[in-house]
Amino acid sequence: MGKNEYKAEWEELAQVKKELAERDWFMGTSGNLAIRVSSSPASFLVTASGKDKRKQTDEDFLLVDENGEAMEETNLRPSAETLLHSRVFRNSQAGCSLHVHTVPNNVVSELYGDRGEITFRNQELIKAFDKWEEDASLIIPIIHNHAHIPRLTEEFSVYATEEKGAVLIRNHGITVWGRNAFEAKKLLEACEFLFQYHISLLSLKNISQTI
Ligand SMILES: CSCCC(=O)C(=O)COP(=O)(O)O
Ligand SMILES: [Zn+2]
Repeated sequence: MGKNEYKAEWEELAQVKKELAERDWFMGTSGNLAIRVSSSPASFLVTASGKDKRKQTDEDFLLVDENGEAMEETNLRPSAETLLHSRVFRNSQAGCSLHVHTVPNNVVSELYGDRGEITFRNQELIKAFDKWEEDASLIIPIIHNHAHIPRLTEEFSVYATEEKGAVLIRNHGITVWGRNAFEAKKLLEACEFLFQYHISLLSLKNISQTI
């Protein structure tokens, strides 16, 4: 497959990468992004490993197959966490999968890590996940940060069954996916809003208890 055949997907992912970089969500070369190019068998573009994702270059992404193996001759290495994206594309119809490390997502993952999940309710932004009922809740699972990526992928894949979703990896980051790039970015932004709000509220409550 030539570069021209996935130009549209490349440009779409490059735009998402640029916008997430503007939010400063790629600290210390962290984070990786993927967008589907084909279905059955799945292939997708994924960020090259170890790069500063705030920079935009012609070598930002490479095409990989559903096992995360490069499909073209390249010196680039696929993201170390490619298998997670691969599982999203194999298990569901999702079109885009995004992974970022932020201070709020790490703090929430540590605060609720022992419970294995965090629940949000009475929050307008859970509607981003199609939670429209007044008493609806959004549960985001939190998994252990296994250093062994196949093991991490196994634990992660239990939750990667629907075409959209989010999983926190404890003291590591979050992976969010959706039907397309627009939806995946929307869901990621909604999660980060909920995390920031939650931490701010907890901090203010703690301060107000001391005065
Ligand atoms: C310095 S970040 C550690 C690796 C990681 O968690 C990450 O998200 C970036 O890894 P990649 O191989 O995709 O660059
Ligand atoms: Zn990571």
